[in-house]
Amino acid sequence: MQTNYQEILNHIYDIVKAGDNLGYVASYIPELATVDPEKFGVTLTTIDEQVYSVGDYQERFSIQSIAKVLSLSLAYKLLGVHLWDRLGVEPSGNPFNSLVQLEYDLGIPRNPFINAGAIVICDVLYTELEHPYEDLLAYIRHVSDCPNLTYNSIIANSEKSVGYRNIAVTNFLKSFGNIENEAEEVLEFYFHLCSIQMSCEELSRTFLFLANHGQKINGEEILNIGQAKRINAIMQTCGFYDEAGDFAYKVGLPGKSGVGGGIAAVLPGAYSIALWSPRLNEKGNSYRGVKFLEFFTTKTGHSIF
Ligand SMILES: NC(=O)CC[C@H](N)C(=O)O
Repeated sequence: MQTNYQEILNHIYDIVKAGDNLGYVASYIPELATVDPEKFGVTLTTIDEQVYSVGDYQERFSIQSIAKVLSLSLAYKLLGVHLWDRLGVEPSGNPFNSLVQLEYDLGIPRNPFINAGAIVICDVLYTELEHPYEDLLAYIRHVSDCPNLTYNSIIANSEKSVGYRNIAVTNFLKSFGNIENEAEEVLEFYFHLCSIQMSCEELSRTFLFLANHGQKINGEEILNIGQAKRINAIMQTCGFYDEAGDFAYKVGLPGKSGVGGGIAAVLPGAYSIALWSPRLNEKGNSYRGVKFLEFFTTKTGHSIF
């Protein structure tokens, strides 16, 4: 029997919206604090291209760390397994911007989704790409089928103006020899990566290749099947920082969150779902986003478990 996704989405949306909206909008990046905390949107896209949406799904928001999945995909495609000489694939069990573990691990970040790992990935791309900003953006536009995506320099500069921790992380990495380029240049590139904005509709479509074994819906290969499997595994174990276990327990989908309040998650072989609600729980993940997904996979039974 065909699942009536639209009906389920509407139903859960109403329940979650009627409930509490706890947590805080990320304010350590001043520009993110200006967002309306009541915004709430969801889009689910199936691999046979059925699209179901509810709420503020057409409004673009700052995808922040969700973009790290795309930078990782490109770096992995370029370097293959050699990428893992520079960073690991283990969950960190620490906050996304933690410095403490990096010292014990001698400058090798635990995984590509904590800030230290994502900054190393930016360093790799900065070395490998001929025109880093243009080439990364072209790649993201291609994967998303959104030719008008751009970096948002207001958000990037806002983050840069208070980016003390990321500056510390980058310099710390450099002191261990795990940053090849100038620390400032790599950071600037990282802030721009995090500044990209998409709507739930666009984000859901962008992540479809990870639900479709590495291929875009038109059959074009972004990653091969083994690489897509591995990116999904890293999303499953590391996509929600020190809440990854809890997210797996409640939701059971590989996914990635961002401090803009977005979440993108996939059920391989079935669908991609993107959500946006800016208030974050204490681990930095969207409060309503996690709640919605928990209800959704529980009600449909459609999770990887
Ligand atoms: N979790 C996130 O979305 C963090 C990304 C943000 N740009 C930062 O570095 O702090």
